Amino acid sequence: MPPGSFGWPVIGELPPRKLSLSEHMKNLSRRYGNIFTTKWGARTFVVFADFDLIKKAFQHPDFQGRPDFFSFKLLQKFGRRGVAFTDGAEWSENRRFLLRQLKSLGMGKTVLEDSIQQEASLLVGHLERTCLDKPAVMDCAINTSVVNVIWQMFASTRYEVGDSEIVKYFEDMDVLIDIVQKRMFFLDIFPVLTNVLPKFILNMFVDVKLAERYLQKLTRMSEDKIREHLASLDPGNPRDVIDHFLLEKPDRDSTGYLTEHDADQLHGMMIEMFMAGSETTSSTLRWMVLLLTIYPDVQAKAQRCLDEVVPLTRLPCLADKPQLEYVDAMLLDVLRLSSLVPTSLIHGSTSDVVFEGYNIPKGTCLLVCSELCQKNKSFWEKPDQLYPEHFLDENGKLDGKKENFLPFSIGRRQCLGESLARMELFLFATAILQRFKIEAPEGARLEPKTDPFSTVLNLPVKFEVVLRKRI
Ligand code: HEM
Repeated sequence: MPPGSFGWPVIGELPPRKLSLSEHMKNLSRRYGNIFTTKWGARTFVVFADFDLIKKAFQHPDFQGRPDFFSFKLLQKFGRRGVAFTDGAEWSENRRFLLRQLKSLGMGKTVLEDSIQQEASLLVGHLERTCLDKPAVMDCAINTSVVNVIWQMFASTRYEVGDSEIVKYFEDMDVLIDIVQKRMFFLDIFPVLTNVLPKFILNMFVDVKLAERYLQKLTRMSEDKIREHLASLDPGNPRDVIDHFLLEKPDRDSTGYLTEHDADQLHGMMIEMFMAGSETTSSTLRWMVLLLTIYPDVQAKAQRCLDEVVPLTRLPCLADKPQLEYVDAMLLDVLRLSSLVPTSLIHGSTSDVVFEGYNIPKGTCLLVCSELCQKNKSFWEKPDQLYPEHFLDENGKLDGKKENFLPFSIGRRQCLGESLARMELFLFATAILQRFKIEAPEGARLEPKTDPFSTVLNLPVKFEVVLRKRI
């Protein structure tokens, strides 16, 4: 296997306590090189810390599995459902279905633009009414607008900002993400604990029950939506992803509901879309708000660029994009600097593989250092700052296809919602920037901080800003 640190027999090493995962990986990579092994608990990880190696590894057909982590199994309700946490036949069938549906509903095309623009217009209207000239947290408004886009494609449903049902889902989701990415990681790397520890002890330390309760709640929500759709389905006029699924899977159980297998797949996809489709894009937008407050010069330049191209009488649209290269470059640099998914989602090897001269056994966890690449000092001019020029050539032209840039991962499991996320980021970000100047509250010093103990997502810590009306 690749060289590395194996720690103690049986227990391996413990995850770092004082360093973020990326910083820990950086230290190991200095010692062992760009491909190395590390052992946490009972799990062996092979880590790729170089862009070309990552590209090669994530294109390898036998590196497309997911490890049988407790958290992954929990998110699949201990079955095999959805896309993000499955592999094999379910993964490829569900991934193909979802991609086909999202594309036919306009992902990456202008058809979807109207719906996103409508949400962007409602968002800026709401911010104007509630957040002007005083310190305010924008999280709920941004989250709701982003969820509405994916939820309309999936279930023809949207929520008003502040709707008590959606607010409760967001609160539950925050807790769920916190449990999964911090405490539950111990069960992922010490799977034996789930068999030997009594359930009440597991619940004391890891809140497994709470996580299960939230997942059940999300499953009930998706079941309600599916039942409503079954009752109003018009085969000649499918409205959304749920309708298309119901038409493609005509088998029903004795109560008229989907068969258990089909229901599991659709519930899995809906819960993933609700989580992966909203938390990622809205957190990136929150990063943008935070970073532009910290870098007012970049904010002012992006606004000047917008004002030159887009009349103040209308919101920016995708057709403006080619002329808004600085704004586009700013958004790419936000994706780079925030490195929302710092080590991508962990892959697993599905057979014994010889890779770069090393033996990598079946069942090895494969981890890539996306954040290290995106902050590589020898590649980026100002790796720890917001600097849109990273993505502009000497003539000010956008160069978005950079090496060492992989916010949506790479290869066969590359983010399924990338084109949707890019459309949403552009339309929401430009709407906010056109309407508001974003400032730090008086006396507050905002910093680009994330919780160092997170293992999956670099979420920005909660912050307040003051919005001033520009037009
Ligand atoms: C800024 C926004 C987003 C970022 C940074 C992001 C990033 C990622 C990353 C790093 C992965 C892991 C890929 C891998 O395992 O190698 C991923 C997977 C995935 N993303 Fe996204 N994502 C974003 C938005 C979205 C949206 C809007 C959707 C929904 C439409 C979505 C759906 C998914 C799904 C279903 C997967 C699993 C793909 C698979 O396992 O085959 N993501 N995303």
